[in-house]
Amino acid sequence: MKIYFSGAIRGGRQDAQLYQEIIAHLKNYGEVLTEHIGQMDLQEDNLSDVQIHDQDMAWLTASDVIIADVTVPSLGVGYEIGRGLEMKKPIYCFYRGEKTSAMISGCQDFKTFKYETLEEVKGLIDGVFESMG
Ligand SMILES: O=c1[nH]c(=O)n([C@H]2C[C@H](O)[C@@H](COP(=O)(O)O)O2)cc1CO
Repeated sequence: MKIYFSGAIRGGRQDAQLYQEIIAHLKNYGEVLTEHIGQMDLQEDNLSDVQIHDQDMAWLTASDVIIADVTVPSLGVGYEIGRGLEMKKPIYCFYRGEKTSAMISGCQDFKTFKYETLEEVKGLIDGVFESMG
C-alpha cells in the first residue's frame, strides 16, 4: 500500500512533530511516499518549485490512498486533495479545532474526521485502514 501523506509546509510548520508521529503510525499500513513532510528540520533543498510540484504529482499518481492533515491551512494540501479527487484516489482528511474549510468538510466524495489528540487520530487511521481491508 502506497500512502501519500499531505500536510502543510509553506502553510506553516507548527504541526511538523505531529505529522512525524502520524507518518510513523501510517507506516504500520504501508510505504509513506512523503516522509519528508514530518521532518522537523525540513529545509527546502535546491529543488525548484517545478521539480517539487512534478515529484509530488508523480507520488500522488503512484499512491493508493491520500491521508491529509488539514488543520494548518495550506494551499499545497488543498491542491493535492483536489488533484487526488480528480484521479479518483481514496482520500481521508483529519483536522483539529472548531472547523476546517467547507470545501473540505463539505465535500461528499471523501471523508473528513475531527480529532483532538494524537491517540485519537491514530485510532481513526486504524479504522480507515481496517475498513479498506
Ligand atoms: O517543499 C515542498 N515540498 C512538498 O512536498 N510540498 C507539498 C507536500 C505537502 O503536502 C504540500 C504542502 O503545501 P504548502 O507548502 O503550500 O503548505 O505540498 C510543498 C513544498 C513547499 O510548498
